[in-house]
Amino acid sequence: MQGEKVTLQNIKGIGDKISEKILNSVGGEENLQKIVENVDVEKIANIDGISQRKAIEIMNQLLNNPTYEFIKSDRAMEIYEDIINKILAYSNTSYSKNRILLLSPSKDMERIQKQIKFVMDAKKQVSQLPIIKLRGLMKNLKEVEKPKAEYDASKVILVETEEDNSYLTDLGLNQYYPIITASDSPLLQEELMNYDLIFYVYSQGILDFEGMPNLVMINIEENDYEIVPEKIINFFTHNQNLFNRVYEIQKIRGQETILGEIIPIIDELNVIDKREVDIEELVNSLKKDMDEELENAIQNVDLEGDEILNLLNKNLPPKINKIFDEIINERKKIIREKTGFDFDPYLRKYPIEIDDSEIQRIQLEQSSKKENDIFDVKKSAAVELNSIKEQAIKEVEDAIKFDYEFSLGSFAYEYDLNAPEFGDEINLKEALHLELALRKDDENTQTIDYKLTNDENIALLTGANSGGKTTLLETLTQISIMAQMGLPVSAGEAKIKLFDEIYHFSKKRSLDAGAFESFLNVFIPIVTTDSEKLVLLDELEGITELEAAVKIISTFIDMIKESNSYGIIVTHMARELMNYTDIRVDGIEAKGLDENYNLIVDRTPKMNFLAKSTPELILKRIYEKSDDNLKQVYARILEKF
Ligand SMILES: Nc1ncnc2c1ncn2[C@@H]1O[C@H](COP(=O)(O)OP(=O)(O)OP(=O)(O)O)[C@@H](O)[C@H]1O
Repeated sequence: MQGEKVTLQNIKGIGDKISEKILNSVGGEENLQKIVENVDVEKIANIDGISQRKAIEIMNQLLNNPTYEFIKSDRAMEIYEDIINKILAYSNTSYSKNRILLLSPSKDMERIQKQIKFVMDAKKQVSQLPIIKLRGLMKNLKEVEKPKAEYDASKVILVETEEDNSYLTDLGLNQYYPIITASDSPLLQEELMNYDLIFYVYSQGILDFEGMPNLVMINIEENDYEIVPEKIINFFTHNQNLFNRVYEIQKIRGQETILGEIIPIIDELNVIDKREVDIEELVNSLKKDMDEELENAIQNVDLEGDEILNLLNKNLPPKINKIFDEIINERKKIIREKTGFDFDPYLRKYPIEIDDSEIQRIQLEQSSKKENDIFDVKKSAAVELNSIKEQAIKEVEDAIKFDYEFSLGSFAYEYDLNAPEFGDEINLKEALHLELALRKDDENTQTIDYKLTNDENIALLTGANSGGKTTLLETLTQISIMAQMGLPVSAGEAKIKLFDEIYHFSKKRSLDAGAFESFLNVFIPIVTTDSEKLVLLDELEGITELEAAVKIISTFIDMIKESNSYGIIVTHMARELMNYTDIRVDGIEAKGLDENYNLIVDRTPKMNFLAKSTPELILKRIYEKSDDNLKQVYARILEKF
């Protein structure tokens, strides 16, 4: 389905006006190509004046998908859209939303069976997963984002030639730091002093940086992410939440994942700044006890005459020097351990003084070393991250794609759907309307068995008001549409016949004023073509006076009987119809009201059984629940039954 080339011809197929509108809105053919590759129905539906249904139709055309006009009436279309919406409620990503929107019925057995297997496998998989937790992680999962480069003007990249400069610029590294070419700049030294840090990206290594502040040397032959590690590190920190989520998802799904490696690498980056010791403070704090130690040690020294003479010439006698050495060396050792630098900041005086220029020299050295350390950590992080980048992006894509499976699997699992079989009859066991399927365990919910065969391909459905006739009819439509969409269905067992067309007419929709003529215009052509149809009629007698309705519908019944089509007609005029045609009559019978005035009813129709409408039961129920005034009226009505 993906990767199809969009041709103007495809677009033209949907009409000049609309194709022009679409091309204008999306900004040309190339963008449209992308939209089609991503099956992005939502994008097309967002265009002003294009409905979702139209967008789906357009997308199917653009994809060269065979369009199959299975659904032939408004009510059937509503039921189809209701199915789609129920599945969409389980979708977490635009990707799966778009794919669900394109689920459509077909008569292609191979395609149907393949899709049913896919959904049943997904259902099984979902049944073993912590659904709620996974749904939380999957919600609004989006693809990785490319962060904008963050420009840091406090640091600079220094190169030797104009050529090197344009090479790095082509790599996009000028988006991170200013780049200066040494040969271009007569006042180079001065200019460089403006920056905290110089990345000297060398090709010859000819520049001298004596007396320069912080410098990091990088070979220009390194990869771009080794020269500016931020390039790849920022990508990972920017998408870190996403990667963390996908990592959790992968673990829950039992998938191999490399995403666990990201966190320790990023953590390592977060601690590098905090390692530094304040040299000046350390040197000062160590000095505190030195004077006292010196005093105590020197008090115990006996000096000879020539030693005292030397002292007068400001030369310390070896005995005293030794004391200084001991005391200072002890501190130098501590400093070396704490900072990694070997130096002597103490002047041999009493009280001991600190050599500020030495401190400054070391501080510079320390800062440069720190920058180099940070750079090394970043660089090795970048190398590691680069080696997993492709896989990390792929894992995110996989998780997004998994949502299609996850949505369909969750839908099938929560509605407890089962794979149908296909054959030459309709035979449902333990079927349930989707609206009732989530309340399966409710004591009032009853599953239904029902059957139509080659020999009895049409039946009347009669029976109690509120007995469940409309519900059964809609259940059949749902199951039929879902099976042809390649979905498992809401029934314990289901045998389904594949039809070319499905019609569902309901009183609720077809009964507007003046509907009779327009109804005939839709209804009668049904029997003029050879295609195999499933026709479901819900109490259509109201369209005109009773006798005329009986004549129309009985003629219709005879024609269906002679065809390969199937039909069910819910009616309260079965007795009248039976005078005109020979047809199986099924009935849902209400036996009475229980103590709470609920209908006692077996919702599975009895075959060959003309059930009464028993409106008196509903009247009795309302009578019992009404206040006194209304009660009197209902009592008078009931007397007449
Ligand atoms: N199998 C079932 N289990 C539980 N409740 C059901 C079942 N079938 C129908 N009902 C409930 O019974 C009520 C009446 O259903 P429905 O409208 O299908 O009856 P009907 O026979 O078409 O009624 P009427 O002849 O008055 O139009 C609805 O509230 C519906 O939810």
